[in-house]
Amino acid sequence: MASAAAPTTSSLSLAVRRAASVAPAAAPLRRGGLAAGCQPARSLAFAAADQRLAAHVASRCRAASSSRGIRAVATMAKKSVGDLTAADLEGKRVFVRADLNVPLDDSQNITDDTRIRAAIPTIKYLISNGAKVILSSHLGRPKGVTPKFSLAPLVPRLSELLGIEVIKADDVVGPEVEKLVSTLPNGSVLLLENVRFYKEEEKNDPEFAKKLASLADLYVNDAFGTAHRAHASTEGVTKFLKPSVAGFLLQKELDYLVGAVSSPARPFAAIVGGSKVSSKIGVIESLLEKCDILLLGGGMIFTFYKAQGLSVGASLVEEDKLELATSLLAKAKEKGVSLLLPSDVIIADKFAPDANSKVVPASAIPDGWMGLDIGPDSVASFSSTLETTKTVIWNGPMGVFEFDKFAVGTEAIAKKLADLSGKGVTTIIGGGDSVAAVEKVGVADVMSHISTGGGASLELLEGKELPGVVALDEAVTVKSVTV
Ligand SMILES: Nc1ncnc2c1ncn2[C@@H]1O[C@H](COP(=O)(O)OP(=O)(O)O)[C@@H](O)[C@H]1O
Ligand SMILES: O=C(OP(=O)(O)O)[C@H](O)COP(=O)(O)O
Repeated sequence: MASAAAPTTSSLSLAVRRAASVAPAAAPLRRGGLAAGCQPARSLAFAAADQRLAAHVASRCRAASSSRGIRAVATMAKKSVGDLTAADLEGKRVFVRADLNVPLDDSQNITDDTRIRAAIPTIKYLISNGAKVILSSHLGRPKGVTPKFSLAPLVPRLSELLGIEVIKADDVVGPEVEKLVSTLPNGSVLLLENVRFYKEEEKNDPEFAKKLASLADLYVNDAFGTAHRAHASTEGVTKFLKPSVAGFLLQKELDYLVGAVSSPARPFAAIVGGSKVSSKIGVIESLLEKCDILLLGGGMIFTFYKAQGLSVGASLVEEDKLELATSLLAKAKEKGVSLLLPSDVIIADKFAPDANSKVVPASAIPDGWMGLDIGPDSVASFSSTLETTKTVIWNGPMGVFEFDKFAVGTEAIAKKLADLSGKGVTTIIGGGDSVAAVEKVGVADVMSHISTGGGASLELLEGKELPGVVALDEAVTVKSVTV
């Protein structure tokens, strides 16, 4: 989803304000009904030896959960930075891979600092425990050393948020970097240059990974947005650094996108939109195994309509996916999932912001017109269906929300989820354009979780394992607990 140049605003997840402000180890109860750092699955994946911690976690979860109690089955339980104490960290060099891939304007100003803020809790935890942080990230997709992709513009904001002066290296590895590392005081941060300036990074070159590892004593991966990449700084380096643990942001993303989705408070609804059914097949198939209700919107609905014999005018259709659409409808039925397609749509006479538009039933799209948004009846029926839920996950806009005229359905769904979040429903926004929509409406702060990774969250929702997560050390876990 990221562009070949600097990432676009819409390609980024735009708000994890609470991730930046809440220390997971001491998180308060959340409005969404679950305690932060206390979601099903991951949070009960505590060290079996530490029964006091187990009791503490269980009591927090009990206090925060519904009367159903929590059934927790530990999955993807990875050792966390929170498992490391001052005794483990004092004076230690810690290689922290973050995803600081933020959008910059032409004057190199940061236009959205969400990903920087999201990385702060882990770095603060490390420096407050006396560690020397060696911070690494990529920015954009440079081919070799490219000044406009330097991490230098990030230093002032990082320093401001951390409350210390971040030191910047002009390289990623090599003698100059080694010298800087050797003089780092405890509790300081050294930001390495863009790790993708070396082609060895994306090739996951073992020698390069070894060089990165040689800078540090242990490894923390907090780069959720890049965890689906098997690169030297996300995967290769773990072969040479022990322990290799998850940062707080990575852990929080897994808590929601794996934990809350695998063990949701029910009814559990998924809303899937976006342009094409082909790019969401994996996600739809995977969610059909887990959810009770599936609401579909966006450009993909026209392939479903056509598969049902309706005429769709000039709407976006993937002719080669008609059978697939039919089989997905059959699968929903077989699984007892209530699948809802919009009953009406907003159609346009051209694909343009100033197109003529009108609302028609989904079964009455005239020739030459294209559906670019869901209609008001659909918004009303989706909203009343969502009222019945306890967990909602959303991936993909309901229409061409980049054009104001066709942003109404997407914005209405964003507002509905904000409203539900305020009523205790767990609301999870799975990255990509749906995050941009939620930001646009100004309701990002009230959602239970907004993912910082578009591609990574999609892969997780498809049920795939992320190489950057798989490579981390396992926590000693309990298999299941009922509290
Ligand atoms: N009815 C539609 N016709 C054409 N494009 C659409 C329609 N509805 C939504 N889209 C487009 O889908 C794109 C987002 O799709 P996608 O990348 O799959 O979502 P996400 O980024 O959330 O994963 C947006 O650019 C939006 O304009
Ligand atoms: O912006 C990112 O991904 P996203 O656009 O899928 O959210 C990440 O920083 C990963 O970048 P990449 O897709 O160039 O590996």
